[in-house]
Amino acid sequence: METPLIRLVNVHKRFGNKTVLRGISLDIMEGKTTAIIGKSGEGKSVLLKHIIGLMQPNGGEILYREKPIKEMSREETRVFRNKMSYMFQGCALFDSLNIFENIALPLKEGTQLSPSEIKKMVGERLRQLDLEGTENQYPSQISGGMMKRVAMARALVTNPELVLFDEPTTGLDPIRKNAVHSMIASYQKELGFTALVVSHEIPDIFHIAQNIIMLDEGQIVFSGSSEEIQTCETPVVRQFLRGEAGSMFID
Ligand SMILES: Nc1ncnc2c1ncn2[C@@H]1O[C@H](COP(=O)(O)OP(=O)(O)OP(=O)(O)O)[C@@H](O)[C@H]1O
Repeated sequence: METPLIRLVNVHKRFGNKTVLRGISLDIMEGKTTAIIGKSGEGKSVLLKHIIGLMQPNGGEILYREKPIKEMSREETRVFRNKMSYMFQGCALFDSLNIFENIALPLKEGTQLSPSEIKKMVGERLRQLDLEGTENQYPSQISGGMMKRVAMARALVTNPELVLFDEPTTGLDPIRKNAVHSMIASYQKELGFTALVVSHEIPDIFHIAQNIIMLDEGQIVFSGSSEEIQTCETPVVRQFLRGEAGSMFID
């Protein structure tokens, strides 16, 4: 049987009196794109932050290739973190760094590569994402769509095993949204990473994700394929899909 890359087992998270995750168990399968959907404030970003290691659960555990991450040595944690990258909402580019420097940052900070090796790897991503010629520009000088591509180049420059995308299309027009989805799908295929995408783009996200997980009130109310969710009869799922996608998707 296939082993999941990441497994969450009965994960609970509270902030003060507020419980945000109530026993989340899920498997993230290698080489696939998994989408996490659900209403605002249901804990999707909190879930991503647990996988990255920015947050610790109050109960349950998170495993990487069946090894609990809380049992990892400092060196194992470092290696694990270097296999992951993320693209946050709003890109989070550094305004004081030019495009080349923004993309090179994870290589400079997380590896011992020489400047010439870094230049080669950044150059490859610049070419793949159609950003050649922008190296010396600053984030304030490029368009929103380009910024997303720079953020994507930065997320992919380390050849990560797992890439987490937190609402990667927020604030984009429909054409650029499609472009970002196509980029995720085509690079996922080409580079073979595992993708985890938090998204409100219903139904578009169903075209690029093989697995869908829906959170509601801190619990998983749906886990299955993008085909299965479209015929799911669970009322909370149908209501959500109808609300997000309107008449163009359901009924
Ligand atoms: N560091 C924190 N301290 C206290 N509460 C937090 C913290 N981080 C998140 N929360 C709370 O956890 C809940 C879930 O937040 P989260 O950002 O995961 O929602 P989300 O599902 O990603 O929403 P959206 O779709 O709007 O991005 C919210 O009520 C939020 O206020």
